[in-house]
Amino acid sequence: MPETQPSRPSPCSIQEEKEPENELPQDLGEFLSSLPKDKDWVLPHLYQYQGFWHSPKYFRGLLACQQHFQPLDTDIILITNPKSGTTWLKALVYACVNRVIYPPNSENHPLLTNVPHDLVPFLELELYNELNHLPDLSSIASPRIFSTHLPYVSLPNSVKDSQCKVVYLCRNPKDTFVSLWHFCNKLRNENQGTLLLEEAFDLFCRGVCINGPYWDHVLSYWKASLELPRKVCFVKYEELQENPFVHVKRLADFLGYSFTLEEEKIGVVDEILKLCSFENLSNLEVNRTGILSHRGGGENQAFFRQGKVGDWVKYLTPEMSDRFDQITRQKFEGSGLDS
Ligand SMILES: Nc1ncnc2c1ncn2[C@@H]1O[C@H](COP(=O)(O)OS(=O)(=O)O)[C@@H](OP(=O)(O)O)[C@H]1O
Repeated sequence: MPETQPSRPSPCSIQEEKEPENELPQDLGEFLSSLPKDKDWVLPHLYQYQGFWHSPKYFRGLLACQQHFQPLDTDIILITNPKSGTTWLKALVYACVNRVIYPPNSENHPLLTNVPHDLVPFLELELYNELNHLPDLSSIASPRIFSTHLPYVSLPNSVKDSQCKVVYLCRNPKDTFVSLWHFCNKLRNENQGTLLLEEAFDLFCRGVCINGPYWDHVLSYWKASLELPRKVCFVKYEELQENPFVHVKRLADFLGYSFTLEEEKIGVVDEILKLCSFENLSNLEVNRTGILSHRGGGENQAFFRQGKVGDWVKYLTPEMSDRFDQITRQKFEGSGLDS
C-alpha cells in the first residue's frame, strides 16, 4: 500500500458539481488521474486507492460513504470480495433477522419477489454512488442491513468505531476467480469480445481485479475477525455449503438473533436454508428475468450461475492451480488462514 495518498476530493464538492452524464466531475477526474491505474476486466481502467483496485464508476460512492455513512449500533454490514457468495449471504442474513415479520415459509416473503441485492443494498456501489445526492437512511427499519466490497483499509472509520456487526464471507480464490471471469465477460460489450481466461488469470494473480488484490482483501478481514471477534465474523463459502445448518446458526448467534430450540425443532433454520438455496433463488421468476433496481439495471440472473464448490477444475490448468496455491501459501503464511 502506498504510504502517502494523494489528497482526495471532497464528496460534497463532487455532489455540488454539475456534470454531463457519464462524465466525472473535474475534481474527481483530477483525483483519479493522480492514482496508479491498470487494465480493468470490463472498462478501460481500474484505479488503485489505499492499496486496492477500484472501478472509476464507483469512486464517488467510495469517497462519499467513507465520509458520510453513519452506522447505527444495530446495523449489520455484509462484506465480501466480489463473487464470493454475496447474494447468498444477503439472502441468509435478511431471512434470519427478519424471520418474525417474514417467516421463511410465508407466501409473501420479500425474497420471493426481490433479488437479495435489492433488499440489502451496497453502500459504495448504490446508496452513496448517486450523483448530487446523499441517501437518507434514517427511515430504514432496524436492523438495517448493508453490504460492501470495500477492503478493511477503506471501510468508513464510522463502521470501525461503531458497535455495528460485520460479517465477512470468503470464498476460495479459484472459484472466486472463475466466477468473476464469467461475470465480467457478461458485462463486456460485443466490441470488446471475450476477455481471455489467461489474461484475466494474469491480472488476478497480480491483484488487478475489482477490489483486488483478492488475498489482501481476505487477509485484512481475517485479521480483523481475530482482533475483534465480537465485531467481525469470518465465514467461508465452502463451509457454508458443507454444513449450512451449523454455520447459519453460528451467524445468527453472532448477530444476536439466535434461534430458539423450539425454532430449530419446528424447522425454521431448515426453512431459511431452503428459501435461500441456490436451487430455490435461481429458479424464482424475479431472479430469472428481473433486473436490478440500481447500477444500471443489470440482469438478476447474472448473480446465479452454478453455485458450486470446485467448479474451477473445468477451467484452470494444473499450472494455473499450482500458481494460485503458491500465491495463497505465500500470502496467508503464518496467518492461520488456510484457503
Ligand atoms: N443461493 C446461493 N447459494 C450458493 N451460491 C450462490 C447462491 N446465489 C448465488 N451464488 C453464487 O455466488 C456467486 C456470485 O457471487 P456474488 O453473489 O458474491 O456476486 S456479487 O459479488 O454480488 O456480484 C456465483 O458463483 P458461481 O456460480 O461460481 O459463478 C453464484 O452462482
